[in-house]
Amino acid sequence: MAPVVSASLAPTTRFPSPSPDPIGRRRRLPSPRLTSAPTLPHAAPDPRAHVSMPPAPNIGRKGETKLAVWTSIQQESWEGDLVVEGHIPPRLKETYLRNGRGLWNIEDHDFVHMFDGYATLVGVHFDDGRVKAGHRQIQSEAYKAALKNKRLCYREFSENPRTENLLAYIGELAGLFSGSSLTDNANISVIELGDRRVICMAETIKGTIHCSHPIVTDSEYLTLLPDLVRPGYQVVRMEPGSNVRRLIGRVDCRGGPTARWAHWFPVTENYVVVPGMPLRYSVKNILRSEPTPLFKFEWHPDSGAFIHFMCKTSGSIVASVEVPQYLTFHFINAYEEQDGDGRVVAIVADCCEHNADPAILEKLTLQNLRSFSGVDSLPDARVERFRIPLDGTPRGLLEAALDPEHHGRGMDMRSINPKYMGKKYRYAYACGAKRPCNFPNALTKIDLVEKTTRTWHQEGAVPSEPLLVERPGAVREDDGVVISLVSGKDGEGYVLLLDGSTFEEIARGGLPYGLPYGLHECWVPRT
Ligand SMILES: CC(=O)/C=C/C=C(C)/C=C/C1=C(C)CCCC1(C)C
Ligand SMILES: CC(/C=C/C=O)=C\C=C\C=O
Ligand SMILES: [Fe+2]
Repeated sequence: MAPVVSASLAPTTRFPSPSPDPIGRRRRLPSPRLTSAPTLPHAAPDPRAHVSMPPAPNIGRKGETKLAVWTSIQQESWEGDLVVEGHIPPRLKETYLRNGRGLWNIEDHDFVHMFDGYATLVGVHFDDGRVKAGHRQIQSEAYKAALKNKRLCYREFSENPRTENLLAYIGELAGLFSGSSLTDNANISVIELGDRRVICMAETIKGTIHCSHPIVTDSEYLTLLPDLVRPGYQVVRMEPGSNVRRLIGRVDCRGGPTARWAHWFPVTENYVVVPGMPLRYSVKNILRSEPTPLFKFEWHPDSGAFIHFMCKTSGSIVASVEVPQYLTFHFINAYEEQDGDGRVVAIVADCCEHNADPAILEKLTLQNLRSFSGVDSLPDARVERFRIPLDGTPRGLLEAALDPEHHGRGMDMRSINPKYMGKKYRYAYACGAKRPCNFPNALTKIDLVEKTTRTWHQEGAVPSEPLLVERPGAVREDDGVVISLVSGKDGEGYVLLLDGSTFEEIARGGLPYGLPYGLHECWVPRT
């Protein structure tokens, strides 16, 4: 049996038990008591809308009314029925959840980066053509402490708590090494585990660092644990119903001082794909209190770029290949290619790639995102495909999977039909760009076989990561409904439903006000 993750990581071997989970065991959104659909102007919280919730302080900045997408949320929670235009498929049932940041300030103190900010969970419940929705702030210790003390109390993505004197600074540093000062603000992903627990996650967990995008199936949970001291990654597995992560194997991050950043990794049927980008954690930057251009990271192109493939069962590395420089937050999918005898001869892995330019991190500061004046400033991005033959080749290719002009040279926040994870697939859904823009502002359906796209765009609106929910009984990969939450240009917001095949709009459900940009989502079907 695989050993429990090494002793030095003992505290991380326990996965958070249901009680401290931000959401806890699977539960339905409480039934909204609102029966009338609110038709509120944006940013004018409806007092009727506070239902069955703990006291809901107004938390964001008052008067920030335009561009809901980069504006802190103004009330802690809301839920109610949505006014629907169009036709919601009656067989679309159950709940869409989306996590992300909703609060980008503490009183007058503004956060710096879109990766900062306290988590807001949004739920949209579909039932027989009707739509209910709600949002609430996740009650992390970091969020509660910030509200109580009116200042940042835990280490977040770009900022550390301010310290008054040397002693306090030393105490804070000790908190970094023990993990107690790392945030528990679970503001990135929301995932349903094989045992039906639903959890929200960030890059920190229980005082340690992990990959916030685990691969979850009914039979396992796989993730990466960076080792900043002995630069590398532990690949670990957790069984459904368990909180213990067991080591599968280890990948070394060669050629540099620390582990390389991996925000996402894909899997094939037999292999875990471990990325090795030149973007590395920087201990120096983690220790600094002021943000640096690349925040807690450094770009080390001289240390090369790699991609590694680890056998899921034995933990052995079957290939470790040098590739052209790349920078990706999100892989799209990966799969194996076989020869006529069924032998795996190559692995294909696709990602949203930012032209190997870490400048994208700086472009995602809130100040930059809030100051769009019509001048195009979004750095180019593309869908890049690694195709690595498993024949001992030391170098691999990385090529654009389709012409980036088809998606406006903007590309991130992707999803696929989950049934195709790790398998040969044809379609991806993502956020693309309609230029000029400073952030991906369109929804794009990508056909990787025809190398074409279909686009949804509405002037001034910013849609969040699209999610395909398959039609019950679907045979085709793209047969279903694509859901996205859109923040409109005048502060309004709505749940958007597109046909997964034609990419035509089929319905939208108006929210009482636009929500800030969210990140990742999941579909929690009836069991
Ligand atoms: C991509 C995204 O949404 C968020 C990324 C967040 C990261 C990489 C956060 C990292 C960290 C903290 C939140 C606390 C301090 C440690 C560190 C791992 C840098
Ligand atoms: C939204 C984004 C990049 C957009 C640029 O084109 C990156 C988000 C990463 C968080 O998970
Ligand atoms: Fe992400």
